[in-house]
Amino acid sequence: MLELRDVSKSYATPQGPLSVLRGVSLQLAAGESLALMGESGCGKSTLLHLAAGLDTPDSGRIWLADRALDAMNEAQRSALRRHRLGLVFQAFHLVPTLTVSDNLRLQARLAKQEVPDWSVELLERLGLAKYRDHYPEQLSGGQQQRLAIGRALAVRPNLLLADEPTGNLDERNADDVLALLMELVVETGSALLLVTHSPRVADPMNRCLRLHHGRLETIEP
Ligand SMILES: Nc1ncnc2c1ncn2[C@@H]1O[C@H](COP(=O)(O)OP(=O)(O)OP(=O)(O)O)[C@@H](O)[C@H]1O
Repeated sequence: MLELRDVSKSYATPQGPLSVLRGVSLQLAAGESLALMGESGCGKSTLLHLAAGLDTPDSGRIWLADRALDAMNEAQRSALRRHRLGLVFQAFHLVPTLTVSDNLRLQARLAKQEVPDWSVELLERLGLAKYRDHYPEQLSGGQQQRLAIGRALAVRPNLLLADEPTGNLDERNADDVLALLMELVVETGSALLLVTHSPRVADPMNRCLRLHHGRLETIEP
């Protein structure tokens, strides 16, 4: 579903190039879940952005749903993201002028992949059915996070990329949201690459990797 082969990435900084990823290789199969850990600033978000085709590596190649990202133009990458990918970032990126229900359906509508029954079921499962006509600012942080997850899963993506999806929530809410996320990921058959600092969040994943000095290390359970 996702493959990174010998991927390197550095950023230009006033102090000179900052090497963040140094020959990273990674394979994620359909339906597999993977936690990506590592200390702050080690390059986890960089890896996620590269995997989504939102940024390009300096060297190495990336395949998403069997398509080489470097062989596509920006419009093709964007279409691939819309149809195949669910993205959940720390900032929820909800559209303030759309209702809960319309936010949830947004990506699916753009991708012309809307399954109305699934959208309704998702709203129920996320505990947001009674807020369907509310606006994001009327929701709590936990509810907004659920909505962001729902929007990403409404297209039934092949791959869900999640950057600290429970980072803004208290422990109880985080546990609830994570349990729901795992349940929905298993149900939709989506692969999951999840960035987290929390061993508790990483625990239910199939595999766990740590990014350290630009390279990936396996963390044994
Ligand atoms: N556009 C950029 N230009 C220059 N440096 C950058 C850029 N984006 C990220 N960096 C630097 O690259 C390194 C990796 O950043 P990244 O956001 O990938 O880390 P992270 O592991 O996700 O961190 P955190 O856990 O704190 O979110 C950091 O030192 C950061 O300052």
